[in-house]
Amino acid sequence: MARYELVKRSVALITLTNPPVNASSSAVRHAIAKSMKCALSDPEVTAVVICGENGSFCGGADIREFAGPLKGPPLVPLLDAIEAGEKPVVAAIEGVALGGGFELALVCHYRIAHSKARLGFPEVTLGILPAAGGTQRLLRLIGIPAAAISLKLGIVDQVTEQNACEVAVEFALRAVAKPLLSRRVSMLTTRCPPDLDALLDAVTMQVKKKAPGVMAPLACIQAVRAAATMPYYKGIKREGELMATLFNSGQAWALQYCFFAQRTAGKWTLIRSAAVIGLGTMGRGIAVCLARVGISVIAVESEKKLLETGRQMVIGMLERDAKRRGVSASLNLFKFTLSLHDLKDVDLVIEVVFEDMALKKRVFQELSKVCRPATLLCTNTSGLDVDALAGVTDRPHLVVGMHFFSPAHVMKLLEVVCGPRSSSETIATAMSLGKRMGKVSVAVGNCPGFVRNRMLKPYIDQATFLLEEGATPEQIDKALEDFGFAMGVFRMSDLAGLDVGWRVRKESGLNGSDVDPESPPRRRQGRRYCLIPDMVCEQGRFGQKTGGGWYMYDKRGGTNAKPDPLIQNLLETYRSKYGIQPRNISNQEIVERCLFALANEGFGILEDGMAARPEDIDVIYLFGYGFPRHRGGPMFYASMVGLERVLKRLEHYHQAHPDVPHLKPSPLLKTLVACGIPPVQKWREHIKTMHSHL
Ligand SMILES: CCCCCCCCCCCCC/C=C/C(=O)SCCNC(=O)CCNC(=O)[C@H](O)C(C)(C)COP(=O)(O)OP(=O)(O)OC[C@H]1O[C@@H](n2cnc3c(N)ncnc32)[C@H](O)[C@@H]1OP(=O)(O)O
Repeated sequence: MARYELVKRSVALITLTNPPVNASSSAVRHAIAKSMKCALSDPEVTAVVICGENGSFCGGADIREFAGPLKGPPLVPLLDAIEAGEKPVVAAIEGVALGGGFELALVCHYRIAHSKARLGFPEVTLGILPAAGGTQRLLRLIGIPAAAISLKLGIVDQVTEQNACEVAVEFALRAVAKPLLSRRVSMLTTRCPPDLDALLDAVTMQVKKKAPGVMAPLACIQAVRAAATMPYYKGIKREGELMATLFNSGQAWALQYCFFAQRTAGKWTLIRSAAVIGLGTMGRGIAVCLARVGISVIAVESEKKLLETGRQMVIGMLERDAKRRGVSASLNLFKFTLSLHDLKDVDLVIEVVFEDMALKKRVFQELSKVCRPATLLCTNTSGLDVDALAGVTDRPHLVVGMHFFSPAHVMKLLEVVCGPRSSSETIATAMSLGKRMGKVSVAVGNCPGFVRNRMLKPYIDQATFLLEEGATPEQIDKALEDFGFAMGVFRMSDLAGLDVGWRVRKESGLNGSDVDPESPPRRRQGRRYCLIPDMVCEQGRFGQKTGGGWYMYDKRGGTNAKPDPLIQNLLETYRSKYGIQPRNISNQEIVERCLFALANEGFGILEDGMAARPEDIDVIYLFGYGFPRHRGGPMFYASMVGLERVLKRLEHYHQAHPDVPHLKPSPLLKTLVACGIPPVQKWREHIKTMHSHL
């Protein structure tokens, strides 16, 4: 876990060897302690260099070990001992020095970094804080204003383009004669601005606004205050106390779970190239995603005017994107055409035409004829049957869904929809392409709405039922925003646009002329149905883009949502028309009904084999709907609440609303409760139906 060798006859070189990122697991800490003891006691050794194998210094504490009992030498005394040692220690930093890895570098007396090295404290993203002296030492090294502005200032002693380890060894030889006292960062005094309190208060306000309810950043600010106002030995104690609070919190578990879930969900390897049909909003975004990673794109439209508009918009997007990233726009990667025949040589096609099955089938039939036999055919449908499209081609095994979310060049989520006939290679290629485009790709089964949109339905349904029963859009949104969502369900719907859902409901016979005139009020297809969303749309209110939806906005495209008396009126008229006596609804009921219905559908999806594991569903909601990360995702949240409680509450709500099938607890939820409530990672073992590809 660490190699010890003597180089240049007097420098002890300690190389961390824990691939892939040399995380400081208990074994690594043990090996460092042993190596340091050797180096300090060997009279031949005059200096020490610490580096990491395979171009990575150290990715921090081994996060996997946080879940079990803490073993091995604790990090704080180990690091304190390195700093206190009487021989100069130089950190040779290549790749990453993150978290505990950065803390290790900070206790070294000198730091040599490669110009591409990345140093930092990502612990807040894991719900904890740099608790091996990181908050105390970094502040002493660079001072509080610098910490607030940039972590770069004064952290390293030399930046090199060469092999950092070789440079560090030479540096160490020169450092032997120099005094060490001033190199011990914990002995320095933190440089503080005179208005420390005002600065920290302002940062606290910002943090509370940006990440309401999230504990770790606030704890970091408290640790910074300690570094500024206390001597090191007290500051480190405070840092430890703050860590103890965070370490076992649900938020830390959730965030660490998200870290691994995100990596598990993306485990695919094949990589190929691609091209796009349809230059509407989605098509343009997808084309930009492809070109950004160096893939040449043939962009197809059906009419000259549409092609020209699409071309100009894509070029504008590429130029803005390139400017933002400080690179040159990859315009030469594009070819714009009206003819599908130009696609005969491409590796992969993504169809992004209007959401109409007959039209899509025609396109897929045509593609079958013009593309070479090995070309993959992908559809960006947001809910149509991928297998029905595969069925009209000469290569159903090469057909797969690539469901991007709007705006496609911004949203991180990609659902890769596996039809029953999609081959593993096809799925792997789509997954790999997603990863290459920087997406978080999740393989899902071919069912209406796939995973994200299928789960969204019961969530939105509950919100609208709550409106019928007496709540207002702003009350429901506030409860969900207090829970942690950046936007409640109604503000989010206004942003996304209300017309698409309205059209889908019409097409499925839920409203409009296809509705059976004999059907009882507020019931459709044998279950409860809320008419309010249709009534809002009938008034031409489609959300932000029309200047009004569930809220009113100052103008078309405005984002400042204000409660609208017109909606209040509509609700009151509706309730009185259908004889509904409005009642006071608690925030607890709002959160439970919306989120337990969401998770319940997630259990249904797992049971149907439409997602491989609960982690996949959680990742879809983290990246595709802004589910608050510190809650871990809907499935993890359900496990944190306790499956038994979720089951009881769903039973309670289903009893009160027997005409809402989404509130009926899913059999999988019942099974998990009956078999002793295993942790999320083990749910998969209790699922009977597994999609062959997932
Ligand atoms: C009463 C209670 C008392 C409480 C007291 C508790 C005290 C105990 C703690 C003591 C103080 C500790 C303080 C220090 C804390 C930390 O250091 S926390 C960790 C901080 N580091 C990070 O957050 C870095 C996380 N990693 C990354 O950001 C990226 O992985 C990367 C390093 C930038 C590399 O990215 P990339 O090349 O894209 O590869 P990935 O796919 O992301 O990762 C590759 C595999 O490596 C695994 N991995 C990465 N980092 C870690 C890690 N730190 N620990 C464990 N595993 C890690 C990752 O999962 C991948 O694995 P596979 O999926 O299996 O391939």
